[in-house]
Amino acid sequence: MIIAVDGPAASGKGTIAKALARHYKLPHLDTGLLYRAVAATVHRLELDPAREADAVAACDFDELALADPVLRTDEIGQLASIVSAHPLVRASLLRRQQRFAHQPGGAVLDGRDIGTVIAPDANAKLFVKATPTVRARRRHAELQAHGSTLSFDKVLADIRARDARDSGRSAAPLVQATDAATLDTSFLSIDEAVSQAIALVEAARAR
Ligand SMILES: Nc1ncnc2c1ncn2[C@@H]1O[C@H](COP(=O)(O)OP(=O)(O)O)[C@@H](O)[C@H]1O
Ligand SMILES: Nc1ccn([C@@H]2O[C@H](COP(=O)(O)OP(=O)(O)O)[C@@H](O)[C@H]2O)c(=O)n1
Repeated sequence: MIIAVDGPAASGKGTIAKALARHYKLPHLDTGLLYRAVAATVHRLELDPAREADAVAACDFDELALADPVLRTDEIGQLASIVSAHPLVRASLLRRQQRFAHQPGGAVLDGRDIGTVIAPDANAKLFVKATPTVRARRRHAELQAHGSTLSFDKVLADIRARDARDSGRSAAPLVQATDAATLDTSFLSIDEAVSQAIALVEAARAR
């Protein structure tokens, strides 16, 4: 079974995707990490994230880079949404994600374009959302726990900027697949969100 979980920054999609992977005993891929690794490589090599050729050169990142905590920073998140808009960057990461999705037994993937581009054939598709303020509150708390001193207002502004870039780009924009179920986590605890996600997957499987 392939489960596609898409949604904007800090909507809770990663938390839900991990919990679904545990529940259904499936492997999980956080596809945002791939774009974050490209961004971190661009940053380290002092390349220009807005230049497609520079960003493509950074797609050949070291696998070990995926475990680097720097990938989780706000700055790398912003850079990730710049490099991810280049069609050739997306093309370079496409096959790896499609192979992961279509491995025997299935998989859970979370990102922006899983249900629309990576695995349009997914057995269950969730589109996870929450209000920008709720998402910024969650991300701010998460960043603070990792030692960041960024203000709430800056985190909210960055989330809005990333939403606009991710939804406005022409290559695989963040858009809900027509056959994806919506899960608004704004007023749900993590446990409630996970229970509802499992119920939505069961409903999709039964169709
Ligand atoms: N329903 C929820 N209620 C409260 N906090 C949540 C909820 N879902 C996720 N979180 C917290 O919000 C932060 C961002 O969640 P995450 O799943 O990483 O979002 P995303 O993958 O969409 O960026 C994490 O610290 C996570 O623990
Ligand atoms: N499938 C994906 C996943 C991430 N991304 C890009 O990578 C950035 C970082 O993604 P992420 O999932 O790690 O970000 P969060 O939602 O965790 O904040 C996003 O803002 C998108 O620009 C994408 O374009 N397609």
